[in-house]
Amino acid sequence: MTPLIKLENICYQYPAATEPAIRDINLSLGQGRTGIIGPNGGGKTTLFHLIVGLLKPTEGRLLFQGREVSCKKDLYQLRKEVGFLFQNSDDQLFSPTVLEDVAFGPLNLGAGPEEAREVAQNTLEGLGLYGFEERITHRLSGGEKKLVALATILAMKPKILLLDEPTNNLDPRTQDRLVEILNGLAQSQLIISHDLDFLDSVTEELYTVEEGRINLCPAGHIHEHRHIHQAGNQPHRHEKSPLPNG
Ligand SMILES: Nc1ncnc2c1ncn2[C@@H]1O[C@H](COP(=O)(O)OP(=O)(O)OP(=O)(O)O)[C@@H](O)[C@H]1O
Repeated sequence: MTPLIKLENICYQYPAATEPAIRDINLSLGQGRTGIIGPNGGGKTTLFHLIVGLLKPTEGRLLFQGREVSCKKDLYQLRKEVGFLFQNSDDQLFSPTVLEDVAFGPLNLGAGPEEAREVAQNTLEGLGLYGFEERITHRLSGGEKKLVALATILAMKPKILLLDEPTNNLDPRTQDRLVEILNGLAQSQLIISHDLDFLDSVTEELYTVEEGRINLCPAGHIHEHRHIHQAGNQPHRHEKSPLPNG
């Protein structure tokens, strides 16, 4: 089956940099839920920006539904299907009220005002955000902003979600809610997080992105990461069903 998105030998070097940030990445996306971990500066966010076409690869090809993304029209088609949750919700929310923010995407995709309002309301309700419609976006708490930001992308009904550190600044209760929400979504998801417990509770496979390279994380390595990040916790779920070596 043709993957929704495919990265073929993708490399990227920032214009002023002396070293590439991404080195020869091959990856197929569009099924299941995948976690990405890696050290600061390893290239995770750069990889996301390449997947949504915010950055153009220096080498390699980005394919959407089997076709190379090469012009603005291709990019538009790709972005329609990819919901990108930014690390900082303030980069995502810009309308005065929650309803306007969540309705913005559907309106932009061609829905009429009534339809956009209905989609926005249903999406907010689906996330348990009852009575949020007229709340002032910039006055929401960090956790509320994160869920509303998620609503803005879900309202556009993307096929795949890219979530960059979605648990940043969430209290344990809101994080549990997010886990429940993500596990209940039909969309494929690619999630960057430093929190292995969180990734363990929502993803089926794990990759590391380090020095610009991506590798599937075999069970033993997951155990190592767990020791480094969270000494003393229970064994990782993936250890029960070892993954092939990446
Ligand atoms: N706009 C930029 N110009 C030049 N170099 C950049 C730019 N943005 C990122 N970099 C560099 O590219 C490399 C990868 O950065 P990136 O932000 O993708 O890492 P990351 O894995 O997301 O890190 P973190 O976990 O800290 O968010 C780093 O060395 C970083 O300094």
